[in-house]
Amino acid sequence: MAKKKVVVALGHKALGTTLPEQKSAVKKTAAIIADLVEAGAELVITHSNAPQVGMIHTAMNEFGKVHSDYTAVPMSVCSAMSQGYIGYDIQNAIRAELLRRGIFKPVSTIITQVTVDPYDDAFHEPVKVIGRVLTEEEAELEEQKGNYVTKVEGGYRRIVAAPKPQDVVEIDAIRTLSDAGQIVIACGGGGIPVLEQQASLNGASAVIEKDLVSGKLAELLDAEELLILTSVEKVSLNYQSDKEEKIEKMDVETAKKYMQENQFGASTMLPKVEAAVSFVEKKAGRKAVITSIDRAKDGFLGKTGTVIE
Ligand SMILES: Nc1ncnc2c1ncn2[C@@H]1O[C@H](COP(=O)(O)OP(=O)(O)O)[C@@H](O)[C@H]1O
Ligand SMILES: NC(=O)OP(=O)(O)O
Repeated sequence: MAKKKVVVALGHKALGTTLPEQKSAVKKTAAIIADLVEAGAELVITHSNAPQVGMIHTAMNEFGKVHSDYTAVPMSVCSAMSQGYIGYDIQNAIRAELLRRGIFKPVSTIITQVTVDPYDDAFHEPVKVIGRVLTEEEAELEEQKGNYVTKVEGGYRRIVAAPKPQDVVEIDAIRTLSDAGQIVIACGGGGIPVLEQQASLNGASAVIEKDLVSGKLAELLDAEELLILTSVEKVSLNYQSDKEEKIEKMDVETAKKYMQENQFGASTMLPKVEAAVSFVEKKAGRKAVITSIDRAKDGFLGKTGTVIE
């Protein structure tokens, strides 16, 4: 069977939010990942973290108020924590599922840092929603602490800066493991955003879009495919209107035109299409597919999803 290097981006549906939800969601996800492995995909996996990183940040910093010997925990450290515990659950679930199917393939998580530009305009305009939905009173308390919030359906959510990913610091380790035929989970939650200052990498107070880093990672690994697994089977035009139309396929020019027409949700579908375009336009023959996690194997086999080529 021909092997194909694929970067798979897992969205919220693949993970759930709370720990019990995550335990059960990743079991299902692991079966989907194992199907892809059996279908010939050499996988590097990225994943979401927005609800989790918000939860960790709140928990760590509220705890600090109760116990004076606990110090404040910055967002970059919370990103690292989210990579650790989400990766831990995903890697163990995949390992168990592969063993059940008689497949012996190492799976590991790499704590990954991603450089960002200190002058990125995103630092002046936080847009990335994190954490859970807050009541008005909770939102006011967050603002009093110096945090930013935005109105969302059902209440408010915290927002932080989402600078563009520039480079993946641990790329050589990821490539080495992947080239050796191992499954790698990397750049979780968009990667830990870091500023390169002389010899040091200093954590930035931000959360990177995981879809954008997935495109960057696929590019750096020279993958053949970027498979973005979300909650809809296909990307739509005129989404949720009576003129809604599912897109089967788009070339780069068409995708760019739709982006200009604001066809895609700014912090939901747009980064997925942007990542797909940026990955495929850099080299002929590359393919990106956006589909639902439930249809992952069919998406990989070209039977469904929105294809960007
Ligand atoms: N044009 C569009 N076509 C399809 N879905 C869209 C579109 N615009 C916005 N969306 C929304 O994008 C969501 C997927 O984004 P998001 O929930 O952020 O993904 P994930 O967590 O899976 O990465 C879909 O569930 C859908 O509600
Ligand atoms: N970091 C990130 O993009 O997470 P979500 O996919 O959960 O928004």
